[in-house]
Amino acid sequence: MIKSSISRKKPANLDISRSIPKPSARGAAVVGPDSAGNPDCTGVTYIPEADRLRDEIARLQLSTPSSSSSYASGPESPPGLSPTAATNHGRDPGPPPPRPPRRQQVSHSDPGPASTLSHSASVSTLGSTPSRKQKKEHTGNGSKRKKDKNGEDLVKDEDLQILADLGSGNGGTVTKVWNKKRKCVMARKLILVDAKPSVRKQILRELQIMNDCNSPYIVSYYGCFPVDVHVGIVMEFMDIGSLDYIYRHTGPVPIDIVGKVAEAVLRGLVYLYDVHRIIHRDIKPSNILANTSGEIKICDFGVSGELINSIANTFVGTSTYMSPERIQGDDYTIKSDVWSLGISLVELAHGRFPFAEPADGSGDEGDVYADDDGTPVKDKFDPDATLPASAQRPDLSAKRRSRRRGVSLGGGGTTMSILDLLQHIVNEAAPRLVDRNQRFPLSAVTFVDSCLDKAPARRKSPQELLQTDWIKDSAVTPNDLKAWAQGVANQTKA
Ligand SMILES: Nc1ncnc2c1ncn2[C@@H]1O[C@H](COP(=O)(O)OP(=O)(O)OP(=O)(O)O)[C@@H](O)[C@H]1O
Repeated sequence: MIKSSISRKKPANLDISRSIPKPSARGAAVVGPDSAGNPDCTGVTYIPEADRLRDEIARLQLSTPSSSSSYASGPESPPGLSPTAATNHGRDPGPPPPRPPRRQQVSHSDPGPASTLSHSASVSTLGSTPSRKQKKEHTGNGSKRKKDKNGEDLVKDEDLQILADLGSGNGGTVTKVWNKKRKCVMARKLILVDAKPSVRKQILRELQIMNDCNSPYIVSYYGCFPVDVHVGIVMEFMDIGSLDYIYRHTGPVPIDIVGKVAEAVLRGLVYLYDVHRIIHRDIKPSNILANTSGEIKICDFGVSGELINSIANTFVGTSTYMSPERIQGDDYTIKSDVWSLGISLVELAHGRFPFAEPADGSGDEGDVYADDDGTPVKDKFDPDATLPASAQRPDLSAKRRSRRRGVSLGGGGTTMSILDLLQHIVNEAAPRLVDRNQRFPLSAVTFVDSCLDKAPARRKSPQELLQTDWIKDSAVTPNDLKAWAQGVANQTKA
Protein backbone atom coordinates (compact mmCIF):
# COMPACT_ATOMS: atom_id res chain seq x y z
CA MET A 1 0.00 0.00 0.00
CA ILE A 2 1.26 3.44 -0.79
CA LYS A 3 2.03 5.62 2.13
CA SER A 4 1.74 9.32 1.82
CA SER A 5 4.68 11.19 3.17
CA ILE A 6 2.32 14.01 4.08
CA SER A 7 1.33 14.52 7.64
CA ARG A 8 -2.49 14.46 7.82
CA LYS A 9 -2.75 16.46 11.00
CA LYS A 10 -3.85 20.04 10.52
CA PRO A 11 -0.79 22.23 10.80
CA ALA A 12 -0.98 25.02 13.30
CA ASN A 13 0.20 27.66 10.89
CA LEU A 14 -1.89 26.81 7.86
CA ASP A 15 -4.73 29.21 7.29
CA ILE A 16 -6.19 29.07 3.82
CA SER A 17 -9.14 31.26 4.70
CA ARG A 18 -7.59 34.24 2.97
CA SER A 19 -5.86 32.36 0.24
CA ILE A 20 -8.02 33.25 -2.74
CA PRO A 21 -7.33 36.71 -4.03
CA LYS A 22 -10.31 38.69 -5.18
CA PRO A 23 -9.03 41.26 -7.61
CA SER A 24 -10.66 44.63 -7.57
CA ALA A 25 -13.76 44.78 -9.72
CA ARG A 26 -12.26 47.43 -11.97
CA GLY A 27 -9.02 47.04 -13.80
CA ALA A 28 -6.44 44.36 -13.76
CA ALA A 29 -5.35 42.36 -10.78
CA VAL A 30 -1.99 43.96 -11.01
CA VAL A 31 -0.69 45.01 -7.68
CA GLY A 32 2.35 44.21 -5.61
CA PRO A 33 5.89 45.34 -5.15
CA ASP A 34 8.25 46.30 -7.89
CA SER A 35 10.19 43.62 -9.75
CA ALA A 36 13.08 44.20 -7.39
CA GLY A 37 10.81 42.78 -4.72
CA ASN A 38 9.82 45.71 -2.50
CA PRO A 39 6.69 44.25 -0.94
CA ASP A 40 4.58 47.30 -0.34
CA CYS A 41 1.66 47.22 -2.75
CA THR A 42 -1.56 45.60 -1.84
CA GLY A 43 -4.94 46.46 -3.36
CA VAL A 44 -6.00 42.82 -3.22
CA THR A 45 -9.00 41.92 -1.11
CA TYR A 46 -9.80 38.41 -0.02
CA ILE A 47 -12.80 36.18 0.06
CA PRO A 48 -12.98 35.34 3.76
CA GLU A 49 -14.80 32.08 3.14
CA ALA A 50 -12.62 29.11 3.85
CA ASP A 51 -15.74 27.00 3.99
CA ARG A 52 -16.73 27.95 0.48
CA LEU A 53 -13.27 26.97 -0.68
CA ARG A 54 -13.46 23.63 1.05
CA ASP A 55 -16.92 22.95 -0.39
CA GLU A 56 -15.71 23.87 -3.83
CA ILE A 57 -12.67 21.62 -3.49
CA ALA A 58 -14.83 18.75 -2.28
CA ARG A 59 -17.17 19.31 -5.22
CA LEU A 60 -14.29 19.36 -7.66
CA GLN A 61 -12.75 16.24 -6.19
CA LEU A 62 -16.00 14.43 -6.87
CA SER A 63 -16.34 15.68 -10.40
CA THR A 64 -14.84 14.24 -13.55
CA PRO A 65 -11.60 15.61 -14.96
CA SER A 66 -12.17 18.99 -16.52
CA SER A 67 -8.93 19.58 -18.22
CA SER A 68 -6.51 18.04 -20.58
CA SER A 69 -3.27 19.30 -21.94
CA SER A 70 -3.06 17.43 -25.18
CA TYR A 71 -1.37 19.29 -27.97
CA ALA A 72 -3.42 17.23 -30.33
CA SER A 73 -2.60 18.78 -33.65
CA GLY A 74 1.13 18.47 -33.32
CA PRO A 75 3.43 21.36 -33.92
CA GLU A 76 3.56 21.38 -37.68
CA SER A 77 1.70 23.90 -39.78
CA PRO A 78 -0.49 22.75 -42.65
CA PRO A 79 1.23 22.58 -46.03
CA GLY A 80 2.08 26.02 -47.26
CA LEU A 81 1.78 27.65 -43.84
CA SER A 82 4.67 28.88 -41.87
CA PRO A 83 4.75 29.27 -38.10
CA THR A 84 4.94 32.73 -36.66
CA ALA A 85 8.28 34.41 -37.03
CA ALA A 86 10.84 34.70 -34.28
CA THR A 87 12.64 37.89 -33.41
CA ASN A 88 15.23 39.29 -31.08
CA HIS A 89 15.42 36.53 -28.51
CA GLY A 90 18.00 37.00 -25.80
CA ARG A 91 18.39 40.74 -25.82
CA ASP A 92 19.70 42.26 -22.68
CA PRO A 93 17.11 44.54 -21.11
CA GLY A 94 19.77 46.59 -19.38
CA PRO A 95 20.53 47.26 -15.74
CA PRO A 96 17.94 46.86 -12.97
CA PRO A 97 15.53 49.80 -12.99
CA PRO A 98 14.81 52.12 -10.12
CA ARG A 99 11.55 51.45 -8.41
CA PRO A 100 8.71 52.47 -10.70
CA PRO A 101 5.53 54.24 -9.65
CA ARG A 102 2.27 52.43 -9.13
CA ARG A 103 0.47 51.35 -12.25
CA GLN A 104 -1.31 54.08 -14.12
CA GLN A 105 -4.72 53.33 -15.49
CA VAL A 106 -4.51 53.20 -19.26
CA SER A 107 -7.07 55.38 -20.94
CA HIS A 108 -9.13 53.61 -23.56
CA SER A 109 -10.89 56.62 -24.93
CA ASP A 110 -8.51 58.11 -27.41
CA PRO A 111 -7.81 56.02 -30.49
CA GLY A 112 -4.30 56.75 -31.66
CA PRO A 113 -1.88 55.44 -34.21
CA ALA A 114 -0.70 51.91 -33.82
CA SER A 115 2.65 51.41 -32.22
CA THR A 116 5.30 50.40 -34.67
CA LEU A 117 7.86 49.65 -31.98
CA SER A 118 10.04 46.66 -32.53
CA HIS A 119 10.69 44.18 -29.77
CA SER A 120 14.12 45.58 -29.24
CA ALA A 121 12.69 49.03 -28.75
CA SER A 122 10.33 47.80 -26.10
CA VAL A 123 12.96 45.81 -24.27
CA SER A 124 15.40 48.66 -24.27
CA THR A 125 13.04 50.63 -22.07
CA LEU A 126 13.24 48.00 -19.34
CA GLY A 127 16.15 49.65 -17.69
CA SER A 128 14.13 52.54 -16.29
CA THR A 129 10.79 53.61 -14.99
CA PRO A 130 8.52 54.15 -17.99
CA SER A 131 8.04 57.85 -18.53
CA ARG A 132 4.75 59.19 -19.84
CA LYS A 133 6.38 59.46 -23.28
CA GLN A 134 7.70 55.89 -23.14
CA LYS A 135 4.33 54.69 -21.96
CA LYS A 136 2.75 56.52 -24.88
CA GLU A 137 5.13 54.79 -27.25
CA HIS A 138 4.34 51.45 -25.70
CA THR A 139 0.63 51.95 -25.91
CA GLY A 140 0.23 54.05 -29.02
CA ASN A 141 -1.09 57.04 -27.04
CA GLY A 142 -2.18 54.75 -24.23
CA SER A 143 -5.44 54.30 -26.03
CA LYS A 144 -7.73 51.57 -27.20
CA ARG A 145 -6.24 50.72 -30.57
CA LYS A 146 -8.02 49.36 -33.57
CA LYS A 147 -4.69 48.09 -34.88
CA ASP A 148 -2.24 45.70 -33.34
CA LYS A 149 1.36 46.58 -32.67
CA ASN A 150 2.34 45.75 -36.25
CA GLY A 151 -0.23 48.18 -37.59
CA GLU A 152 -2.58 45.41 -38.70
CA ASP A 153 -6.32 45.39 -37.97
CA LEU A 154 -7.15 43.51 -34.79
CA VAL A 155 -8.27 39.99 -35.60
CA LYS A 156 -11.99 39.20 -35.63
CA ASP A 157 -13.54 35.78 -35.20
CA GLU A 158 -14.83 35.74 -38.78
CA ASP A 159 -11.23 35.99 -40.03
CA LEU A 160 -10.44 32.62 -38.52
CA GLN A 161 -10.73 29.09 -39.77
CA ILE A 162 -10.29 26.32 -37.22
CA LEU A 163 -7.45 23.90 -37.90
CA ALA A 164 -6.98 21.77 -34.77
CA ASP A 165 -7.35 21.59 -31.00
CA LEU A 166 -4.21 22.48 -29.08
CA GLY A 167 -5.46 21.70 -25.60
CA SER A 168 -7.70 22.86 -22.83
CA GLY A 169 -7.30 23.90 -19.25
CA ASN A 170 -9.46 25.14 -16.44
CA GLY A 171 -9.74 28.54 -18.03
CA GLY A 172 -10.58 27.61 -21.60
CA THR A 173 -9.87 25.77 -24.81
CA VAL A 174 -7.08 26.62 -27.25
CA THR A 175 -7.40 26.01 -30.99
CA LYS A 176 -4.94 26.35 -33.83
CA VAL A 177 -6.53 28.63 -36.44
CA TRP A 178 -5.80 29.94 -39.91
CA ASN A 179 -6.17 33.69 -40.34
CA LYS A 180 -7.73 34.03 -43.80
CA LYS A 181 -6.94 37.75 -44.05
CA ARG A 182 -3.34 37.69 -42.87
CA LYS A 183 -2.69 34.23 -44.28
CA CYS A 184 -0.92 32.83 -41.25
CA VAL A 185 -1.48 30.46 -38.35
CA MET A 186 -2.57 31.79 -34.97
CA ALA A 187 -3.88 30.35 -31.69
CA ARG A 188 -7.35 31.19 -30.38
CA LYS A 189 -8.29 30.69 -26.76
CA LEU A 190 -11.99 30.55 -25.86
CA ILE A 191 -12.77 31.27 -22.23
CA LEU A 192 -16.21 30.53 -20.84
CA VAL A 193 -17.30 33.69 -19.06
CA ASP A 194 -20.14 33.18 -16.66
CA ALA A 195 -21.15 36.83 -16.49
CA LYS A 196 -23.66 39.35 -17.78
CA PRO A 197 -22.95 41.21 -21.05
CA SER A 198 -21.77 44.39 -19.29
CA VAL A 199 -19.14 42.40 -17.40
CA ARG A 200 -18.11 40.66 -20.60
CA LYS A 201 -17.64 44.07 -22.22
CA GLN A 202 -15.55 45.19 -19.28
CA ILE A 203 -13.39 42.07 -19.68
CA LEU A 204 -12.87 42.79 -23.37
CA ARG A 205 -11.84 46.36 -22.49
CA GLU A 206 -9.37 45.13 -19.87
CA LEU A 207 -7.89 42.58 -22.26
CA GLN A 208 -6.88 45.43 -24.58
CA ILE A 209 -3.87 45.91 -22.30
CA MET A 210 -2.41 42.85 -24.01
CA ASN A 211 -2.29 44.84 -27.22
CA ASP A 212 0.20 47.13 -25.55
CA CYS A 213 2.54 44.31 -24.58
CA ASN A 214 5.55 44.17 -26.82
CA SER A 215 8.31 41.90 -25.65
CA PRO A 216 10.16 38.93 -27.12
CA TYR A 217 9.33 37.04 -23.92
CA ILE A 218 5.56 37.53 -24.07
CA VAL A 219 3.27 35.71 -26.52
CA SER A 220 1.92 38.31 -28.96
CA TYR A 221 -1.73 39.25 -28.88
CA TYR A 222 -3.80 39.92 -32.01
CA GLY A 223 -7.31 40.69 -30.78
CA CYS A 224 -10.22 39.59 -28.62
CA PHE A 225 -13.99 39.40 -29.13
CA PRO A 226 -17.13 37.84 -27.67
CA VAL A 227 -18.14 34.40 -28.99
CA ASP A 228 -21.55 33.41 -27.53
CA VAL A 229 -20.92 32.96 -23.82
CA HIS A 230 -17.17 32.96 -24.36
CA VAL A 231 -14.46 35.52 -24.69
CA GLY A 232 -12.08 34.72 -27.56
CA ILE A 233 -8.45 35.80 -27.43
CA VAL A 234 -6.27 35.46 -30.52
CA MET A 235 -2.54 35.14 -30.00
CA GLU A 236 0.68 34.07 -31.59
CA PHE A 237 0.86 30.35 -32.35
CA MET A 238 3.87 28.77 -30.65
CA ASP A 239 4.57 25.76 -32.79
CA ILE A 240 6.09 23.36 -30.27
CA GLY A 241 3.59 24.23 -27.57
CA SER A 242 3.94 24.46 -23.82
CA LEU A 243 6.89 23.25 -21.80
CA ASP A 244 4.76 20.74 -19.94
CA TYR A 245 3.71 19.22 -23.26
CA ILE A 246 7.36 19.13 -24.30
CA TYR A 247 8.76 17.37 -21.24
CA ARG A 248 5.90 14.90 -21.10
CA HIS A 249 6.72 13.87 -24.66
CA THR A 250 10.49 14.12 -24.70
CA GLY A 251 11.60 13.66 -21.10
CA PRO A 252 13.42 16.03 -18.74
CA VAL A 253 14.56 19.24 -20.36
CA PRO A 254 18.39 19.56 -20.53
CA ILE A 255 19.55 21.73 -17.65
CA ASP A 256 21.24 24.32 -19.86
CA ILE A 257 17.98 24.82 -21.72
CA VAL A 258 16.14 25.05 -18.39
CA GLY A 259 18.50 27.95 -17.63
CA LYS A 260 17.38 29.74 -20.78
CA VAL A 261 13.75 29.07 -19.84
CA ALA A 262 14.46 30.70 -16.48
CA GLU A 263 16.01 33.71 -18.17
CA ALA A 264 13.13 34.15 -20.63
CA VAL A 265 10.50 33.90 -17.89
CA LEU A 266 12.37 36.37 -15.68
CA ARG A 267 12.74 38.87 -18.52
CA GLY A 268 9.04 38.46 -19.30
CA LEU A 269 8.11 39.05 -15.66
CA VAL A 270 10.34 42.12 -15.43
CA TYR A 271 8.82 43.53 -18.61
CA LEU A 272 5.23 42.92 -17.49
CA TYR A 273 5.82 44.48 -14.11
CA ASP A 274 8.10 47.37 -14.91
CA VAL A 275 6.24 48.52 -18.02
CA HIS A 276 2.65 47.52 -17.30
CA ARG A 277 2.52 46.89 -13.54
CA ILE A 278 1.22 43.40 -14.19
CA ILE A 279 2.07 40.47 -11.93
CA HIS A 280 1.70 37.25 -13.88
CA ARG A 281 0.09 35.14 -11.10
CA ASP A 282 0.08 31.84 -12.98
CA ILE A 283 3.63 30.86 -13.88
CA LYS A 284 3.79 27.14 -14.62
CA PRO A 285 5.11 24.96 -17.46
CA SER A 286 1.80 25.03 -19.35
CA ASN A 287 1.98 28.81 -19.52
CA ILE A 288 5.52 28.85 -20.92
CA LEU A 289 5.51 28.25 -24.66
CA ALA A 290 8.26 27.58 -27.19
CA ASN A 291 8.63 27.69 -30.96
CA THR A 292 11.00 26.20 -33.51
CA SER A 293 12.82 29.50 -33.82
CA GLY A 294 14.11 28.83 -30.31
CA GLU A 295 11.96 31.47 -28.63
CA ILE A 296 10.51 30.93 -25.17
CA LYS A 297 7.59 33.13 -24.10
CA ILE A 298 5.04 33.39 -21.33
CA CYS A 299 1.28 33.66 -21.76
CA ASP A 300 -1.91 33.75 -19.68
CA PHE A 301 -1.01 36.58 -17.36
CA GLY A 302 -3.60 38.22 -15.15
CA VAL A 303 -4.49 41.35 -17.08
CA SER A 304 -8.20 41.34 -16.39
CA GLY A 305 -9.48 41.43 -12.84
CA GLU A 306 -13.01 40.86 -14.13
CA LEU A 307 -11.89 37.80 -16.07
CA ILE A 308 -10.16 36.33 -13.02
CA ASN A 309 -13.32 37.01 -11.01
CA SER A 310 -15.56 35.40 -13.53
CA ILE A 311 -13.42 32.28 -13.94
CA ALA A 312 -13.14 32.05 -10.14
CA ASN A 313 -16.95 31.91 -10.05
CA THR A 314 -16.94 28.64 -11.92
CA PHE A 315 -13.65 27.15 -10.76
CA VAL A 316 -11.53 27.39 -7.66
CA GLY A 317 -8.22 28.22 -9.21
CA THR A 318 -6.12 26.61 -6.52
CA SER A 319 -2.72 26.43 -8.04
CA THR A 320 -0.24 23.76 -7.15
CA TYR A 321 2.49 26.22 -8.07
CA MET A 322 1.30 28.65 -5.39
CA SER A 323 3.86 30.02 -2.95
CA PRO A 324 3.63 29.26 0.79
CA GLU A 325 2.84 32.89 1.62
CA ARG A 326 -0.02 33.00 -0.90
CA ILE A 327 -1.45 29.77 0.48
CA GLN A 328 -1.47 31.45 3.88
CA GLY A 329 -3.25 34.48 2.53
CA ASP A 330 -0.49 37.03 2.19
CA ASP A 331 -0.56 39.55 -0.61
CA TYR A 332 0.51 38.54 -4.08
CA THR A 333 3.88 39.98 -4.96
CA ILE A 334 6.26 39.41 -7.82
CA LYS A 335 8.16 37.08 -5.48
CA SER A 336 5.18 34.74 -5.55
CA ASP A 337 5.81 34.43 -9.29
CA VAL A 338 9.47 33.67 -8.49
CA TRP A 339 8.37 30.73 -6.29
CA SER A 340 6.17 29.40 -9.10
CA LEU A 341 9.11 29.73 -11.48
CA GLY A 342 11.30 27.69 -9.10
CA ILE A 343 8.73 24.88 -8.93
CA SER A 344 8.38 24.94 -12.72
CA LEU A 345 12.17 24.72 -13.24
CA VAL A 346 12.46 21.70 -10.94
CA GLU A 347 9.57 20.08 -12.83
CA LEU A 348 11.23 20.65 -16.21
CA ALA A 349 14.69 19.48 -15.08
CA HIS A 350 13.36 16.37 -13.33
CA GLY A 351 10.67 15.65 -15.90
CA ARG A 352 7.94 15.41 -13.29
CA PHE A 353 5.95 17.52 -10.86
CA PRO A 354 8.22 17.95 -7.83
CA PHE A 355 5.92 17.15 -4.93
CA ALA A 356 6.49 13.44 -5.26
CA GLU A 357 9.46 11.35 -4.25
CA PRO A 358 10.61 8.16 -5.91
CA ALA A 359 10.78 5.02 -3.78
CA ASP A 360 14.42 5.45 -2.87
CA GLY A 361 13.96 9.10 -2.05
CA SER A 362 16.75 10.05 -4.39
CA GLY A 363 14.83 12.77 -6.12
CA ASP A 364 16.15 11.40 -9.41
CA GLU A 365 13.32 11.20 -11.83
CA GLY A 366 15.05 8.92 -14.32
CA ASP A 367 13.16 5.83 -13.20
CA VAL A 368 9.94 7.78 -12.87
CA TYR A 369 9.82 9.33 -16.26
CA ALA A 370 10.37 6.10 -18.13
CA ASP A 371 7.70 3.44 -17.96
CA ASP A 372 8.60 -0.11 -16.86
CA ASP A 373 9.81 -1.03 -20.30
CA GLY A 374 12.07 2.02 -20.31
CA THR A 375 10.02 4.03 -22.78
CA PRO A 376 8.71 7.49 -21.95
CA VAL A 377 5.25 7.71 -20.47
CA LYS A 378 3.19 9.68 -22.99
CA ASP A 379 -0.23 11.21 -22.71
CA LYS A 380 -1.14 9.43 -19.49
CA PHE A 381 -2.19 11.54 -16.55
CA ASP A 382 -3.45 10.97 -13.08
CA PRO A 383 -7.20 11.53 -13.19
CA ASP A 384 -7.50 14.18 -10.50
CA ALA A 385 -10.16 16.70 -11.48
CA THR A 386 -9.00 19.12 -8.82
CA LEU A 387 -5.67 19.69 -10.51
CA PRO A 388 -4.87 21.60 -13.66
CA ALA A 389 -3.64 19.20 -16.31
CA SER A 390 -0.18 20.61 -15.99
CA ALA A 391 -0.03 19.53 -12.35
CA GLN A 392 -0.95 15.93 -13.01
CA ARG A 393 1.93 13.55 -13.03
CA PRO A 394 2.41 11.06 -15.82
CA ASP A 395 0.42 7.95 -15.06
CA LEU A 396 2.50 5.15 -13.60
CA SER A 397 1.88 1.47 -13.78
CA ALA A 398 0.41 -0.23 -10.71
CA LYS A 399 3.73 -2.00 -10.22
CA ARG A 400 5.63 1.25 -10.27
CA ARG A 401 3.14 2.98 -8.00
CA SER A 402 3.55 0.25 -5.42
CA ARG A 403 7.26 0.94 -5.28
CA ARG A 404 6.72 4.58 -4.48
CA ARG A 405 6.45 5.99 -1.04
CA GLY A 406 5.88 9.55 -2.18
CA VAL A 407 2.86 11.71 -2.53
CA SER A 408 0.48 10.75 -5.28
CA LEU A 409 -1.75 13.36 -6.81
CA GLY A 410 -3.92 10.73 -8.45
CA GLY A 411 -7.12 9.06 -7.38
CA GLY A 412 -7.51 6.44 -4.65
CA GLY A 413 -7.61 6.28 -0.87
CA THR A 414 -3.96 7.06 -0.25
CA THR A 415 -3.64 10.09 -2.43
CA MET A 416 -2.92 13.66 -1.58
CA SER A 417 -5.78 16.09 -1.88
CA ILE A 418 -5.33 19.72 -2.76
CA LEU A 419 -5.54 20.58 0.93
CA ASP A 420 -2.82 18.03 1.73
CA LEU A 421 -0.66 19.51 -0.98
CA LEU A 422 -1.17 23.04 0.31
CA GLN A 423 -0.24 21.86 3.81
CA HIS A 424 2.82 20.17 2.37
CA ILE A 425 3.96 23.33 0.58
CA VAL A 426 3.55 25.40 3.75
CA ASN A 427 5.06 22.95 6.24
CA GLU A 428 7.63 20.81 4.48
CA ALA A 429 10.98 21.67 2.96
CA ALA A 430 10.84 23.20 -0.51
CA PRO A 431 11.79 20.98 -3.48
CA ARG A 432 15.39 21.21 -4.66
CA LEU A 433 17.22 20.64 -7.88
CA VAL A 434 19.26 17.72 -6.62
CA ASP A 435 19.76 14.17 -7.69
CA ARG A 436 21.89 11.25 -6.80
CA ASN A 437 24.04 11.57 -9.91
CA GLN A 438 25.01 15.21 -9.30
CA ARG A 439 24.21 16.07 -12.88
CA PHE A 440 23.07 19.61 -12.18
CA PRO A 441 25.63 22.42 -11.95
CA LEU A 442 25.95 24.07 -8.55
CA SER A 443 24.96 27.44 -10.04
CA ALA A 444 21.63 25.92 -11.16
CA VAL A 445 21.01 24.32 -7.75
CA THR A 446 21.76 27.62 -6.00
CA PHE A 447 19.49 29.51 -8.42
CA VAL A 448 16.55 27.23 -7.73
CA ASP A 449 17.20 27.38 -3.97
CA SER A 450 17.00 31.18 -4.26
CA CYS A 451 13.62 30.94 -6.01
CA LEU A 452 12.28 28.47 -3.46
CA ASP A 453 13.22 30.21 -0.25
CA LYS A 454 10.05 29.96 1.79
CA ALA A 455 10.58 33.40 3.28
CA PRO A 456 9.57 35.95 0.62
CA ALA A 457 11.86 38.58 2.13
CA ARG A 458 14.89 36.34 1.52
CA ARG A 459 13.70 35.04 -1.83
CA LYS A 460 15.50 36.79 -4.67
CA SER A 461 13.69 39.21 -6.97
CA PRO A 462 13.59 38.68 -10.77
CA GLN A 463 16.18 41.40 -11.24
CA GLU A 464 18.54 39.79 -8.71
CA LEU A 465 18.06 36.37 -10.29
CA LEU A 466 19.00 37.75 -13.70
CA GLN A 467 22.36 38.69 -12.18
CA THR A 468 23.17 35.20 -10.86
CA ASP A 469 25.95 33.02 -12.30
CA TRP A 470 23.61 30.46 -13.83
CA ILE A 471 22.00 33.11 -16.00
CA LYS A 472 25.02 35.30 -16.68
CA ASP A 473 27.44 32.44 -17.47
CA SER A 474 25.11 30.49 -19.72
CA ALA A 475 26.91 29.34 -22.84
CA VAL A 476 23.67 28.49 -24.66
CA THR A 477 23.37 30.58 -27.84
CA PRO A 478 20.17 31.42 -29.73
CA ASN A 479 21.33 28.84 -32.30
CA ASP A 480 21.61 26.17 -29.58
CA LEU A 481 18.07 27.00 -28.47
CA LYS A 482 16.85 26.75 -32.03
CA ALA A 483 18.57 23.38 -32.48
CA TRP A 484 17.00 22.11 -29.26
CA ALA A 485 13.56 23.37 -30.31
CA GLN A 486 13.80 21.76 -33.71
CA GLY A 487 14.91 18.50 -32.11
CA VAL A 488 11.85 18.64 -29.87
CA ALA A 489 9.62 19.32 -32.87
CA ASN A 490 11.03 16.26 -34.65
CA GLN A 491 10.59 14.07 -31.58
CA THR A 492 7.01 15.17 -30.89
CA LYS A 493 6.09 14.70 -34.55
CA ALA A 494 7.39 11.13 -34.48
N1 LIG B 1 -0.34 30.38 -28.17
C1 LIG B 1 -0.31 29.05 -28.15
N2 LIG B 1 0.33 28.36 -29.11
C2 LIG B 1 0.38 27.02 -29.09
N3 LIG B 1 -0.17 26.26 -28.14
C3 LIG B 1 -0.83 26.87 -27.14
C4 LIG B 1 -0.94 28.29 -27.09
N4 LIG B 1 -1.64 28.62 -25.97
C5 LIG B 1 -1.94 27.47 -25.36
N5 LIG B 1 -1.48 26.41 -26.05
C6 LIG B 1 -1.63 24.99 -25.71
O1 LIG B 1 -2.95 24.80 -25.24
C7 LIG B 1 -2.91 24.16 -23.97
C8 LIG B 1 -4.10 24.61 -23.16
O2 LIG B 1 -3.90 25.95 -22.77
P1 LIG B 1 -4.81 26.61 -21.64
O3 LIG B 1 -4.25 27.96 -21.40
O4 LIG B 1 -6.25 26.50 -22.01
O5 LIG B 1 -4.64 25.65 -20.39
P2 LIG B 1 -3.43 25.37 -19.42
O6 LIG B 1 -2.54 26.56 -19.32
O7 LIG B 1 -2.79 24.06 -19.86
O8 LIG B 1 -4.16 25.13 -18.05
P3 LIG B 1 -4.98 26.19 -17.17
O9 LIG B 1 -5.75 27.07 -18.08
O10 LIG B 1 -5.82 25.31 -16.35
O11 LIG B 1 -3.98 26.97 -16.41
C9 LIG B 1 -1.56 24.54 -23.38
O12 LIG B 1 -1.14 23.60 -22.42
C10 LIG B 1 -0.68 24.59 -24.60
O13 LIG B 1 -0.13 23.30 -24.84
